[in-house]
Amino acid sequence: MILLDVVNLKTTFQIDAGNVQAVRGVSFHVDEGESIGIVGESGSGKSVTMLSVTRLLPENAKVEADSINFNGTELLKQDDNFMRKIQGSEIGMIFQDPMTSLNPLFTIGDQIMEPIRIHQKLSGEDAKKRVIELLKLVEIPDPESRLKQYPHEFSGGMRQRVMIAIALSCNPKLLIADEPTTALDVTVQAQILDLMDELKKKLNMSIILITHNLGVVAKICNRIIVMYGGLLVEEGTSREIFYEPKHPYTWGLLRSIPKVTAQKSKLIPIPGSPPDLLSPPAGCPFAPRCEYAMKVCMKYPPKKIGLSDTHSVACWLMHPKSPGYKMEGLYANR
Ligand SMILES: Nc1ncnc2c1ncn2[C@@H]1O[C@H](COP(=O)(O)OP(=O)(O)OP(=O)(O)O)[C@@H](O)[C@H]1O
Repeated sequence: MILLDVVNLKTTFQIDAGNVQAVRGVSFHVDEGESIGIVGESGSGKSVTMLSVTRLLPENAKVEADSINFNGTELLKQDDNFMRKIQGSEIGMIFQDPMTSLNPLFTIGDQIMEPIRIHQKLSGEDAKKRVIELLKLVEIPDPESRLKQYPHEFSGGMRQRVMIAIALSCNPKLLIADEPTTALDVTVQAQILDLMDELKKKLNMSIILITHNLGVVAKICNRIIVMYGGLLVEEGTSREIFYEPKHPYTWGLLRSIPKVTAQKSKLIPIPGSPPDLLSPPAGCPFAPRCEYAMKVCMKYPPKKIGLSDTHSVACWLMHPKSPGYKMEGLYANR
């Protein structure tokens, strides 16, 4: 069963210099109980895609789509009140920096209790019981005394566990996690990903994990969407993306997975810089950085080519009339 179905999403931002075409016709779906990863460098449109779905963008944003269907409801037809109701109830969200999302002046318990009071109408002892249950769910030891503490008394990893508890407080069907482990060190990153993987199985919810690091999605995602320049350039099961990647940009991302020994997970950049989304190139947005680019790549945008039921790529190299390419090494499988 499909939980979220997004068809032809286009998001632009009006700024003084013109229109930033942040998302340029993106379609994807998420099944119930499935976890997908949205991967790409900074500025590729990952966050804006999901903020468009949840309607959490600033006033200068314009969102168009053929359909954004969530759990059988067409979200494009819903008003802001409806959207506020599902944000934090049916759709839970966690972001990169738990310190800025938590209020330093309130205890952890109060902050977890707030959405429970608003959305589930629980109060007093029942709400407190639910907070303790949630802290246990995210494996925070000694929850009875921890709920009286303030955010600064928690480590980075523990704060992210609190954010997950808040996101899960109303039993969401979908959890959107935007770079949830980027601010954490490698060991804590792995613990948070393990926790998310366990919770996904336990609660049978869907997860959308947004990250610049393909290594992070490997752990918990069944399917991966690769974005570049506001477009979806490749999509496939994790197996297809890791073992049979077809887009030169995906190869670049795979090569730049940070080593496990690194202290902080930083992307080793692919040479060149992303396109200017105020005036995106006419052809493939990756062509100027692509060592396999042909003339056609500069002129015309590549169409999506299906390679299996689950795998598709938008790259001229995969066109039946393409001369193909010779590649040595890890991804030389064509
Ligand atoms: N409020 C805004 N006004 C103008 N442009 C914006 C705004 N928010 C985002 N953008 C632009 O939209 C594009 C896509 O941004 P987005 O945040 O989705 O990228 P991302 O892939 O999630 O990268 P990051 O990991 O850095 O957030 C970028 O070019 C960004 O500059």
